[in-house]
Amino acid sequence: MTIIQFPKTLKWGAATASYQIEGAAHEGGRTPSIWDVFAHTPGNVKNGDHGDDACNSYHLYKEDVQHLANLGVNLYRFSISWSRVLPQGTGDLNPDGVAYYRNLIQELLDHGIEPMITLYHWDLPQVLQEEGGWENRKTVDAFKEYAIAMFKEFGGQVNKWITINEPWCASFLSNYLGIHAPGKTDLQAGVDVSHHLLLAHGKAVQSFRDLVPHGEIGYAPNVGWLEPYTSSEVDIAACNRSMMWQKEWFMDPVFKGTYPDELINLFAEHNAILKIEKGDLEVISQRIDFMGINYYTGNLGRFKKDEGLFQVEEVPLDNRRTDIGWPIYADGFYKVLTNIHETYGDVPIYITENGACYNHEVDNGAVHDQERIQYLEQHLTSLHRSIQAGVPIRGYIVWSLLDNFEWAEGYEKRFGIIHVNFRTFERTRKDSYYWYKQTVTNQGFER
Ligand SMILES: CCOCCOc1ccc(-c2cn(C[C@@H]3NC[C@@H](O)[C@H]3O)nn2)cc1
Repeated sequence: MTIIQFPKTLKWGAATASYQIEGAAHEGGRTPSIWDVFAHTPGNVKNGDHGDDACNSYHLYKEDVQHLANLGVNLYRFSISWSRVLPQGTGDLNPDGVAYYRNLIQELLDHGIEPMITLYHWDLPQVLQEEGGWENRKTVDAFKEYAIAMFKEFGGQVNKWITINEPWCASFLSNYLGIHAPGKTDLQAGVDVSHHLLLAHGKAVQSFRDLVPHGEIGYAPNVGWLEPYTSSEVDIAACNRSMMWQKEWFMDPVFKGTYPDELINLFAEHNAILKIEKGDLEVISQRIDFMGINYYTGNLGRFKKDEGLFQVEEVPLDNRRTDIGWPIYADGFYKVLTNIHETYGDVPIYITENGACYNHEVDNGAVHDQERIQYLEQHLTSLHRSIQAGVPIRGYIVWSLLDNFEWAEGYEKRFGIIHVNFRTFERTRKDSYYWYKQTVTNQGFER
């Protein structure tokens, strides 16, 4: 038996996001977000699923907090629905929307759980999309107004804040690949949105310093790992180029105050021009207190001429995949974390998402998801290895507390350590919930 023992200081948490769990889409003054529109547009989401009811957490948040308290975690990472608190995107706050989050925060604090708020987890108010959305630089100012309002409302009770979740998904997956809302397939739009998201991040950090002086703020890029298929220069370059899209494109501006020239030029070759205004990069590279890292999967990659934007093709490592089809590559977790540490130095890191999709159903009041336990064991072992290698990991937050609306995949794809019946909203703790509880209690596990 091998014992994986984490430092006593490591924090443990679970994560969710507003559009994926709240439901009550038309209650309490909330107005539609781009995900309401995208999900209700036929063909965009599997099985025609949408977030109108989701996990009904808007009404069941006290039960969700009970599950968190029983789990023994220090942190609960959740996001605020921008269009629930600011139905017009800017201007007057919606008191019912603010009250919902104030009650949730108080419930967490009453149970000794620290809230970690994500300001933007993809659900842009539709009223702002109708003014151009993130392609319109004015949305940066709207986000700053929203962030300031939230800092003023909750900064006294909440210390840990994340500005933007997975900016690669919110820009390129959503505006170039067309897979997420608003579903555009325009590389220039993706480049514009990626810059405006980072600018919005920087403006929020600037405001945060005055309004929540003792708080901690960061953002949460998502990264994968592509291991070169051979040690040839072309394979190595192809993998680095592809990873640059999620890594350097979103980390160099924040930590170096520059965008990677290789991608600026590659986008320009495809007629997508990075448009920066004077002072933008100074705003974007404001000091942050931590970086969230979201990691799920990786693969082998090799150069393939004319294959997509980066001339790289993935070569299956082996046949082990989760139920969403993503390869299982725990070593990639270690590789990407040590690579980030070597490149960007000792910025503290919270793993703000890591988890697996397995679509088990309830069997006699239980959910036997041994595959998810194995995935967590493998990835926490890689995390432990990263900590031993000197990577400054502050916490691990599992995605997700609950099965929920997995974006274009709908409700079929289950990432929760708690099963949700989307007809009755009944929650059932999975075997992985009990395994995670034991791991949190022991600050480690045996395997
Ligand atoms: C290059 C072509 O690619 C085609 C599909 O491309 C992707 C990539 C990444 C994702 C993706 C989904 N998630 C999980 C969420 N993270 C935030 C939280 O809300 C979870 O629900 N992370 N990444 C989906 C699709």
